[in-house]
Amino acid sequence: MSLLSYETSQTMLSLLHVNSSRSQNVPLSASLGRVLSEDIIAKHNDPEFPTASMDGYAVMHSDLELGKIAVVGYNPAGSDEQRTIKSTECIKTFTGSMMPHGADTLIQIENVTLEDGAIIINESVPKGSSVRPIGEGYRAGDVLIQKGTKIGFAEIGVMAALNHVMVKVALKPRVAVISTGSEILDLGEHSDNPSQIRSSNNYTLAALFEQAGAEVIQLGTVGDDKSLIMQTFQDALLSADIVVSTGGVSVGDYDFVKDIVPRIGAEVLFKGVAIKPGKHILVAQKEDKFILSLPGFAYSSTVTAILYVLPLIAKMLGKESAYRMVAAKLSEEFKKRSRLTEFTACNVVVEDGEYFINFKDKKVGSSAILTNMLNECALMISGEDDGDLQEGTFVNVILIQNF
Ligand SMILES: Nc1nc2c(c(=O)[nH]1)N[C@H]1C(S)=C(S)[C@@H](COP(=O)(O)OP(=O)(O)OC[C@H]3O[C@@H](n4cnc5c(N)ncnc54)[C@H](O)[C@@H]3O)O[C@H]1N2
Ligand code: MOO
Repeated sequence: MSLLSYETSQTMLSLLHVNSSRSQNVPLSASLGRVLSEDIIAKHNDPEFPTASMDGYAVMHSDLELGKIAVVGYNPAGSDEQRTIKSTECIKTFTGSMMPHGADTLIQIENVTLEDGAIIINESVPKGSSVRPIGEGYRAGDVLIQKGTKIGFAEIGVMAALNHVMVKVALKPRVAVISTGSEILDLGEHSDNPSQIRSSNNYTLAALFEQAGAEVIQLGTVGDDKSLIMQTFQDALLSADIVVSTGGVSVGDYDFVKDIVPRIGAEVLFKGVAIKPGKHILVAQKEDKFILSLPGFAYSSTVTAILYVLPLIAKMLGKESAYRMVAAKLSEEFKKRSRLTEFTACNVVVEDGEYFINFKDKKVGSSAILTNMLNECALMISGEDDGDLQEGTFVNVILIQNF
């Protein structure tokens, strides 16, 4: 089996034409976790007028040295104060109120004593104190949130402040997930044979894809039955943009998936990449839909889903990248196990802004060990040409806690 290099496979993936222009309008309150399809641009300054940021008295700063200033009005938040204060006058003004015309400073209540309709200045404040200047937060025309951003709580708040009742977001790519294998049991299914194992792949992948912004079509488990697998793939292609299967891509007598994919009219773009785990991965295309058949092992299918499915989802959503990759320093020696590009589960620690990785409590073994991905896990990449790596070596690491 001739294997494509990891780099070539990623280049091929990045060159695939993917429809990234499908969008819909949703209410702001339903937009959490969706991906913006438009830039969010400030339509006004924040604030639009100088605004008090404390409760106190709006004054001309030069009057503070007088020691006593007459209170000529009352300006609660939300009122449209029209008066212009003159020297020797102040207006009681509250947090969030527009500053009255003529005033340049707010002296807070704690700094004065009220006496016979005037304030006595006990402690002065600098000019401009407790006044939010025009455009303190942003200026009209500023791009506040970029297209392709995943919407979180801060984005929701900023868009609410801009009165975005509806938000234009990318349509969620539809990803069908199928687990194949006669030995696997779906959740809750009765086990009558000790060789059966519980299917985790379809649940891991569904969660991963949902976290990445996709709508998942969960198709459960299918036994090693050629016609059933074929029918399931064909049905999945009717509604999904991406069909992801696990199992059945290796060289065993019951590994049917790799033979079925070309038979349903899909073009195999590549099969076999020099990576560990995941070397049997198959990527195919049928018209504008994609099929990714991943190896059955739990760790292999999860890693290959991150490396090959997430970039397609990200592209369909109009996101710039699928995941964050950072340079990190090895806190301990790393033993390279193969001549392939390896993706090794590691712990990531941030110290003084620098990333460090170690392998504490990570088990070395087959590609079945999904528990290695628990906790603050990241994926360390060691290249085809790398040998053992010494402590202190810089390596690339894919951060996988948040997609
Ligand atoms: N003679 C060779 N044997 C194998 C090779 C090889 O090159 N020559 N490659 C090995 C590698 S590497 C991998 S990876 C696996 C890939 O095999 P398949 O993709 O065909 O997967 P299966 O054989 O169906 O399953 C492998 C393993 O994973 C378990 N599994 C399957 N589905 C699930 C699921 N939904 N949830 C959890 N675990 C699952 C399955 O029980 C097997 O233990 O092939 C090696 N063999
Ligand atoms: O290539 Mo397999 O995915 O190592 O276990």
